[in-house]
Amino acid sequence: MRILVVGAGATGGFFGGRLAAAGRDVTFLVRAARARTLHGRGLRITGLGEDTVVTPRLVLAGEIDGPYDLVLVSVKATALDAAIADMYPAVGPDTLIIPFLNGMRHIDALVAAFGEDAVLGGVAKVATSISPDGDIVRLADLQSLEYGARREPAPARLADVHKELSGAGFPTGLSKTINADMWAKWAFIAAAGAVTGLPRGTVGDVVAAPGGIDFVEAVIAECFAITAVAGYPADPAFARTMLTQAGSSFTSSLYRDLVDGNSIEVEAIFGDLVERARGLGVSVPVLEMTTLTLRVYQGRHL
Ligand SMILES: NC(=O)C1=CN([C@@H]2O[C@H](COP(=O)(O)OP(=O)(O)OC[C@H]3O[C@@H](n4cnc5c(N)ncnc54)[C@H](OP(=O)(O)O)[C@@H]3O)[C@@H](O)[C@H]2O)C=CC1
Ligand SMILES: CC(C)(CO)C(=O)C(=O)O
Repeated sequence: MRILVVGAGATGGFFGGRLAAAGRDVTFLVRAARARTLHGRGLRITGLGEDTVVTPRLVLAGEIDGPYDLVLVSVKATALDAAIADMYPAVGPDTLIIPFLNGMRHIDALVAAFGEDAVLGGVAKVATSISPDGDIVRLADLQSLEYGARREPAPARLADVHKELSGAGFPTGLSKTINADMWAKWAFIAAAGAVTGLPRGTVGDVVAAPGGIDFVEAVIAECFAITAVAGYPADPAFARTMLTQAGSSFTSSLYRDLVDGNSIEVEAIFGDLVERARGLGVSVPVLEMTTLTLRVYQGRHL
């Protein structure tokens, strides 16, 4: 099965690297600067005692030689439109697409470009970042990929995709509830992003501050109220455990991007959530404030 990974960053490099190391037929669609780094150092996964290096097969936009069987989309939301244009020749009538992006809005963009049947749902559970050298660094012992049809009937070739992705060094799951899984992750990511991103601290810092726990509870209540009213009720227990632990050093990737001065996915994670809340009549004052604050940051850092 020919697999194209669009983007060889923190998530695409990690899962694509695992698949390539396990002998799958993987090609990465990259841009010129990333290609230079990967040609020079190889694709390297480090952290938590690991040091895996693979020599990746790379392709640049304009060099794609025809459709792939499976396309894994691992760019940030802000880069999605350009990536869709670049990956266009890789998608044929039988291609399936699994996106790793957080949020839900990317689904609409992919469906508009490639059609309902091509686009599966996907949830990437991993905590990785890119080091200054360009290596993929694991930050936590988290590595799993879930995917599934967003509507019935599921494409027949999904079973082959599941077989191809499984047994490559990370747990996989063929989900029958992928829309709900994606919404649940969105609620968690937004809550984690707001809890650590608005006060700019670790969970431990936030809950130690007077009013901190009340703030966390308000964020969780708003995020999970939206998913429930949208038709995908999710259990906030995990979010509560992760985001209220005294002394916890947990932060979200959004927080890490903020403190590093990087671009953030404010519209995909927060803008879209607040817009949906308004449409559904759910009051989310803390998320509104978070969105405004992060939009000001993003406006300054673009
Ligand atoms: N990091 C994490 O732990 C997790 C992230 N996610 C989600 O996954 C998504 C991807 O995030 P992440 O992997 O961290 O992001 P990264 O920024 O680390 O990686 C994205 C990669 O996409 C590349 N890229 C962008 N546009 C194109 C293009 N047109 N063609 C080829 N390559 C392109 C970038 O390359 P270049 O070097 O050229 O800019 C970059 O290497 C986000 O939505 C994020 O929220 C989900 C779970 C965990
Ligand atoms: C919470 C985590 C690490 C889970 O995948 C994540 O996706 C993020 O922080 O953006």
